[in-house]
Amino acid sequence: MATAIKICGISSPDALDAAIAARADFAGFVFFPPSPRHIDARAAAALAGRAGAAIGRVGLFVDADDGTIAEAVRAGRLDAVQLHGNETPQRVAQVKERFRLPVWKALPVANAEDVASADRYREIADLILFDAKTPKDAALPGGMGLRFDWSLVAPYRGEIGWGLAGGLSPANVAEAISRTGAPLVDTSSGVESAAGVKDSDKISAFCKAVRAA
Ligand SMILES: O=C(O)c1ccccc1N[C@@H]1O[C@H](COP(=O)(O)O)[C@@H](O)[C@H]1O
Repeated sequence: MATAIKICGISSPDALDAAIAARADFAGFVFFPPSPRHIDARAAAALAGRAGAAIGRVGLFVDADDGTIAEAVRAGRLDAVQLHGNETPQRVAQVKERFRLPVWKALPVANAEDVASADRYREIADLILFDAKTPKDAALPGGMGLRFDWSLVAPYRGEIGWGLAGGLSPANVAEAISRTGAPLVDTSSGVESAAGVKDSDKISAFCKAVRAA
């Protein structure tokens, strides 16, 4: 089966057009003010209108309240919600129930126990996104171009769909797929020319590398 592709942190029409042209499956919209990729509801609405049905839209949140998620879901016409903070299984279940959308739970990975913790979200989350654990004092809990030891997820046989994130780039994504068998790959900083500035050529190269893998 083809590996699904998510390009996260889309904040401009050019980046959105590049992701669509490269036939990415999902565009990620970041609703987390400390991120250089953060967009507000107005920008999300404009991007959603431009995207139409050409690409799926995933909203990224970090320990957000219902009001923040509700506004983004409406404005960005989101197809899925990605929870990238410390959301418990109970909070994931609440978000799923309230918004009736697929929920992707990001889990920070530094060791085998972190991967095993995906089991806590069984029958709750729709997809587990394994991402690198950022340092305690990091400005963001993701989107920092950090990768983790991919051999940790290679044995993952969970019942939930899953994806791989963290430091993926056009140069390493083929190896990441061949070493992990990830059904979905997600990148943000690996397809940028500067923090928060997407590079259309890198988006295109990333999607080509995934399809060639
Ligand atoms: O992209 C961000 O700014 C961001 C902010 C807060 C949490 C997660 C964020 N991004 C997600 O992090 C992973 C890995 O990103 P990268 O490829 O290493 O830059 C990815 O899922 C992004 O969606």
